Amino acid sequence: MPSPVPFGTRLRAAMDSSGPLCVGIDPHPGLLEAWGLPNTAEGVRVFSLTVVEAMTGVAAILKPQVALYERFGSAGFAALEETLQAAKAANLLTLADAKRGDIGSTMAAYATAWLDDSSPLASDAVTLSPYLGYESLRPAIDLAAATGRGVFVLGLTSNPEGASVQHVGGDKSVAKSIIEQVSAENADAEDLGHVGLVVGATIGDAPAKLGIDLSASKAPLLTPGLGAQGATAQDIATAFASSYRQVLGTSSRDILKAGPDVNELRDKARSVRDELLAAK
Ligand SMILES: O=C(O)c1cc(=O)[nH]c(=O)n1[C@@H]1O[C@H](COP(=O)(O)O)[C@@H](O)[C@H]1O
Repeated sequence: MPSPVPFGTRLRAAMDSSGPLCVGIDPHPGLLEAWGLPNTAEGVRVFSLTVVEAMTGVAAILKPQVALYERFGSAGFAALEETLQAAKAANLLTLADAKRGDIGSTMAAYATAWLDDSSPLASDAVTLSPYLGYESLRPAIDLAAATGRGVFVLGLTSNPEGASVQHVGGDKSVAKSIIEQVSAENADAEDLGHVGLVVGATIGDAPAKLGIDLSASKAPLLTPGLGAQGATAQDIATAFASSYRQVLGTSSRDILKAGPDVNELRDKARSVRDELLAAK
């Protein structure tokens, strides 16, 4: 069997053709209500398929928030499976925002669920939490490499509480150690590696204060916090000055509130994408 095209190569191609935007699919109860949809698995299904239709050619990748499907049990997971298939058919990459992390033997099962060709939930990438130790993520990192998929490891998260764990250690911080391990993982990549990092758009000068060099990581950088959590494209361009080519700006509620009209959703996403492209 020929080796699959690496995730970093596929993501760069999608960013070059559609722009550096990841649209989060977060079907919160309030958004479903605003869209005139019921707060049910069927409402979540219709919501998600509308986002897929609107984002074709505008977003590089879609990020369904697994928690918002999981709350409806098996019917919610069926809606998620259909969303992932629809995105694939529309040539959109998918990043399952599941934030998995466990001891290695369990991690292998999570890796199979989200990253194996045989799984109905297989996505192009999945978010991972490294707080059981970076190496505990090994089964997912390796399966992603073998299948041409990717992982995004939480580095510096967008929420204010994140610093109480991630900044601990000063110039030898927890976040710095995670980010250095990601850098080692991507060392052989020509451009983007298959191990991405989640670094919030709201982090300001934290990387400089903690002595972290994001550009050396070759990691695709997912930057939640844009829009609803208060950060702007210009904040991202300032905080990520030397690594801006790696940035995948991501926004959920701020874009989704433009629905349910497909054209209005698309126009909103296009304007966020164009702000990201214009910010330097
Ligand atoms: O991994 C994530 O995507 C993530 C990490 C992080 O540090 N902060 C963060 O907000 N997220 C997710 O990104 C999305 C942000 O949604 P909005 O605030 O509506 O744009 C949610 O699905 C969060 O779970």
